[in-house]
Amino acid sequence: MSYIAIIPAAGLGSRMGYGKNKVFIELKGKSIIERTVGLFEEDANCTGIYLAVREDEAALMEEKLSAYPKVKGVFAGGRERQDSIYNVLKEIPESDHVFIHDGARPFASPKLLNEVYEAVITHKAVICGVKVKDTIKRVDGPTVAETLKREELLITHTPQAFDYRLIMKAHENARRRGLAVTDDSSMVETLGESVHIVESDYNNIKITTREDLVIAESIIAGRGESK
Ligand SMILES: Nc1ccn([C@@H]2O[C@H](COP(=O)(O)OP(=O)(O)OP(=O)(O)O)[C@@H](O)[C@H]2O)c(=O)n1
Ligand SMILES: O=P(O)(O)OC[C@@H](O)[C@@H](O)[C@@H](O)CO
Repeated sequence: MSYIAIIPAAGLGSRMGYGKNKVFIELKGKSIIERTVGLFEEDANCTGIYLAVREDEAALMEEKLSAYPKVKGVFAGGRERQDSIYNVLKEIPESDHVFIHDGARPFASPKLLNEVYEAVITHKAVICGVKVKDTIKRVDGPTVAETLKREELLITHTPQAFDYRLIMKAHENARRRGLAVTDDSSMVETLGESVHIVESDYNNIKITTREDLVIAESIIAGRGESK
């Protein structure tokens, strides 16, 4: 048993305001995308890594990732994250399990990858996430519509892992129905399938805005990483 990893890295990084794709930002001498790919390169259960990239960045990406032998394919991304993942899904060899992990999430721990992998062997769809620390309210413009029950909420992270056929079916169904979603599990939920939850950790951030870079530097410093 093993899995294939799909890494969407074809975003614009517009919320980062870096002027180019944020996955190329270097953190202590190593780009975000190299750090993310490195997680799967090191995971013995992962047999291949496939990325979605922006067409104009394909050459740069291939050069950056030349030191990672598990990278087996780099495909053109699409308009939305969901399209990028579908573009890769339809190109990869059929396998038992697929992990989908944001290119911009470089701190997923080996323990988390292992727990998600163990879970996907018995459950066909697995996500990970952490408990909400703040009180979350649903709003209607400038007015509170409802205060949600915190114990029923989960901050969702990646990796999300799936039975290959199930995630393919979920993406195809979403495309047919014109569903636009921000994570892959939502498409599986639409099929009425149950989705298992594994606990993630608060270091597994998605680097989205400038302040996330400060957090990222501090996570790296806390690990005492040598260059
Ligand atoms: N069309 C897209 C959009 C996003 N992504 C990838 O999906 C991951 C999560 O998306 P997000 O953090 O939103 O990245 P961006 O879309 O780059 O950021 P923004 O929304 O601020 O432009 C990132 O690794 C990003 O590269 C992708 O492959 N294809
Ligand atoms: O910020 P975006 O909506 O582009 O992407 C969000 C997704 O990456 C996100 O939903 C998963 O990482 C799970 O949280």
